Amino acid sequence: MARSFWQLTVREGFSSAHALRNYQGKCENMHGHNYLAELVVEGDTLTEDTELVADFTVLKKILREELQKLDHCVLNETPPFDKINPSSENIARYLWKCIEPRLKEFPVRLYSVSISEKSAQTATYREIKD
Ligand SMILES: Nc1nc2c(c(=O)[nH]1)N=C([C@H](O)[C@H](O)COP(=O)(O)OP(=O)(O)OP(=O)(O)O)CN2
Ligand SMILES: [Zn+2]
Repeated sequence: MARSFWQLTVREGFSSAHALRNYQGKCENMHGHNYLAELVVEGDTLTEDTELVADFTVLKKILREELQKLDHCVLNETPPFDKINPSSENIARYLWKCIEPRLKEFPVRLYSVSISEKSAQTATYREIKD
């Protein structure tokens, strides 16, 4: 039987400086990006009253609160990126780890977290539960 569900996507920007360690090329120098973070959640039930899977406003608030910790920061000096490289891959995984526990009170599962340095390049992180 087919499974039916909704996917909700919220997006929020943030601006940070970073330098990629151990990278041979211009990205080893400090530079900045106007990043776009994208959160995708899935849910298969609608609330009785508002008929929403989850409120976009609430999802955006969670995303925004986590991004505030990175916004207008030098990522290389901001934990955990003082220890791990501030690549889009690592930023996406970091945000997943921050956001997934915060979604436990909502009837949704986290599907993906993506980070775009610009529209041409995006890293997406997912965890697939067995
Ligand atoms: N897989 C990844 N690759 C790269 C990442 C990353 O996070 N994950 N990051 C970078 C740098 O952040 C770099 O700033 C990106 O470079 P960009 O501005 O895109 O410059 P390019 O020369 O690659 O592209 P242009 O569009 O020609 O300027 C690098 N790679
Ligand atoms: Zn960069």
